[in-house]
Amino acid sequence: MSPDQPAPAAFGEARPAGAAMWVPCFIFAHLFAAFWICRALAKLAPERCRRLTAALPFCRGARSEAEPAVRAAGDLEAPGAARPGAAAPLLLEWEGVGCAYSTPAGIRAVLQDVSGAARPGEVLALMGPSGAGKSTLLDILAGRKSVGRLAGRIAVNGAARAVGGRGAAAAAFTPRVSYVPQEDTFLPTMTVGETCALHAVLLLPRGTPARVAGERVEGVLAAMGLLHARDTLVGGVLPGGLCLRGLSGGERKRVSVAVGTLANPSIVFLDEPTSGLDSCSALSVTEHLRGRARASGLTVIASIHQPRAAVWACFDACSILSGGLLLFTGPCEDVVAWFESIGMGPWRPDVHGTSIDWVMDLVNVGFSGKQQLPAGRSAVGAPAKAAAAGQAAPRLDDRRSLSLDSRSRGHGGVAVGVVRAGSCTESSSWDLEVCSAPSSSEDGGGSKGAAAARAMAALGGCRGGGGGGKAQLGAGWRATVRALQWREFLRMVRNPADVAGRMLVFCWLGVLCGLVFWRAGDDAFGAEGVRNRLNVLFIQAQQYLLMPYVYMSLYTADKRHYTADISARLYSPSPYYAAKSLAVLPFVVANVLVCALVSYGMVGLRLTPLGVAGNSASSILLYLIGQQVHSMASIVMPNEDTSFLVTILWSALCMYFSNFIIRFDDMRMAWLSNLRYISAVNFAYSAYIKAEFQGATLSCAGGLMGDAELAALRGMLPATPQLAGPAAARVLERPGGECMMRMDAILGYFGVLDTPMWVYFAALIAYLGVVHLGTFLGLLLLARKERR
Ligand SMILES: Nc1ncnc2c1ncn2[C@@H]1O[C@H](COP(=O)(O)OP(=O)(O)OP(=O)(O)O)[C@@H](O)[C@H]1O
Repeated sequence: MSPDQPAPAAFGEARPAGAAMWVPCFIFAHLFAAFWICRALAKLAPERCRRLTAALPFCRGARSEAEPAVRAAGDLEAPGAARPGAAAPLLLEWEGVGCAYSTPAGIRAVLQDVSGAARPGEVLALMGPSGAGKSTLLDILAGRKSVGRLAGRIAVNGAARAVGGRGAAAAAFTPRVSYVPQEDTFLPTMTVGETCALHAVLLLPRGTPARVAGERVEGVLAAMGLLHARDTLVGGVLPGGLCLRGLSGGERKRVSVAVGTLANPSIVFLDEPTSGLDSCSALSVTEHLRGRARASGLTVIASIHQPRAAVWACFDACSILSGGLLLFTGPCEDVVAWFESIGMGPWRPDVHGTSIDWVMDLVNVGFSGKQQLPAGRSAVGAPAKAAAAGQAAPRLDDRRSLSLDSRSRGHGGVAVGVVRAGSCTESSSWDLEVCSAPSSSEDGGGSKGAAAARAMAALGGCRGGGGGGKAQLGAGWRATVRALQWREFLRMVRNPADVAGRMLVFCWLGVLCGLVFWRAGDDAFGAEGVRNRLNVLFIQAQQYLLMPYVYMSLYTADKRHYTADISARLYSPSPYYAAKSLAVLPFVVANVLVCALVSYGMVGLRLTPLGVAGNSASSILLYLIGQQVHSMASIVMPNEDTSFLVTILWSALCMYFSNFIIRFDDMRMAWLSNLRYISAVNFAYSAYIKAEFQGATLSCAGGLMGDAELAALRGMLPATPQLAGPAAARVLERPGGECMMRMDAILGYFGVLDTPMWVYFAALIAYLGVVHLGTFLGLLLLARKERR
């Protein structure tokens, strides 16, 4: 531009110096980040925080953080609310239970013809070498197994329950039991007290007063010797890789058991509750379980590897498995005699160690019942395939074998009634009978509601209701949403990289963009300024499209938590989804607004309410879409790698069909332009340029190009008559004092002039809705498919 050119007129409407609005946004972002870093430090490293920031009022100690979680339990308080009472005893029996998987090599049976029983007040051990099928059996008994081909019969207090854990009887059974997985999925950023308080909200009968819930939490923590750790963070590795110091392995396991027994279940299933524990912790856990069993009639079923003598003494009965076959089931004191009776003995304590060490050594080295059965005993009870493979289950003698028959008999104070076979059909491809989908027949016919009522009656009412109470289990929908929102909130704010780091990253991306395109909105830049404004808007769109990639590991971690919680029936998908979406929304809006406004102000884009609002709203919607697509991909796809593949493909399509790289009119293959409808960037970019250019004018009195640019253009397009003559020079260099260029021409060029702005917002909102729907359906599918 020549120095003698007049100063450019204002671009469109007024462009006051208020474009410096990026400064307060910048300051806000840093104060926001500092605040949350201090909050996180106050919890993660209270001592250090106290020393460093004693003067700051918001940097309180660790204790204060626990209060809201306890208050969440207060939401349950209601007049006449049910108090969690003693659990009604449950007798669980199973017969002929089997499980097989389809593998590339064919059908593989991992559990065959297993029978047994667990009585109220009894502690039962499921034992066997690795891969014996202990966890599989535990899952089937707990009603969590939905994958694989399942067979057999299960009875709860004499009433049949589907093996696959579906149907009315199973639905009534599930709330009465709890399952403690081998590996917990507690949030590292929550304290022990908060973790228990959250589970109390989710598990205790609806309407349980806060005081009672609090007492229950205190009770289980005291029972597990964890009162001292109430305000300690659970700890562990955060999704970003940050390692948070917290509980020891043993304490963590004890928290699992505390949570598992919190709601006073009738049966508690534990998958290897002692693995990873030192011998003292292992003993205290098993002693606690035995104490609970004796005191309240709790049935305990635990898979366990090789317990030491003191731990072994806590068990009343055991089932020993090997290669999916049952070797023994019965009282612990009979196990040695039985193995000796089949010629495996004698057991010599001085040589073999404890009785259970001897038995497990026998089993671990590859027990082959068929070869070692004494003469006169035959191997029965195992399918022909297993027998042919050289494995066989020895016959259980009459005393030990389970009799699920029509004779009612007293059994641990609970009447054992009739067991019906359920809806089983012969499988042509497998030699175990395979149970079909649940039907009312399993509950004796009749309507679903009646079946549920019968099932509940057989189970003696609700968990914690003392049998026959009418309290509904778990929190209501809204209370669940609030509790889960609180968990999400803690997850974010106690991870400085998550909340403060994100804010800073967004802010500095805005600054970077602003520095690169500094004052590009000034009219002084003429046509070049227009081009830069188009560029900055496109870059902005790409940025919001790509930013969610950094959170893929977070989405994958969320999926793991969700799968575990859904398996434990802690909540249903809808409150989880609502809580998750609502909890992150304020932070997302704040982050995107900071980024958008900082770059907006620094670049000097159009400073009108409509321009700012249009740009900000499009940015927020586009980011939410990008984030949701990533979340959906992580839920729907089997692993992180495939999630990346899908989202990269989506991002590429969004960019190519953004209407920026190539105009749809210019496409040689016109049909391809239909892909514009899957490009969220296309909608956002259209909204951006409309907000920036619609109705605006640009003064061209000083010329639209500098001499150098015009010369370059002439060089590139030598034969272009429009650039050759003095007229061109007049238009492009000295167009005249009154020259005003209407920016609507740009909208016309991109083909968005005639479409109202609201259409693009509606398209973005509809897009977001569709992706949300897809994510929710994915969560529903996940809840059905994976129960382990
Ligand atoms: N989805 C599956 N598909 C195919 N095989 C499976 C599947 N799930 C489990 N298995 C196999 O079933 C067998 C029993 O597994 P399970 O986890 O029940 O053993 P376990 O006795 O609990 O072992 P560990 O003590 O090591 O946990 C194993 O050989 C395992 O590989």
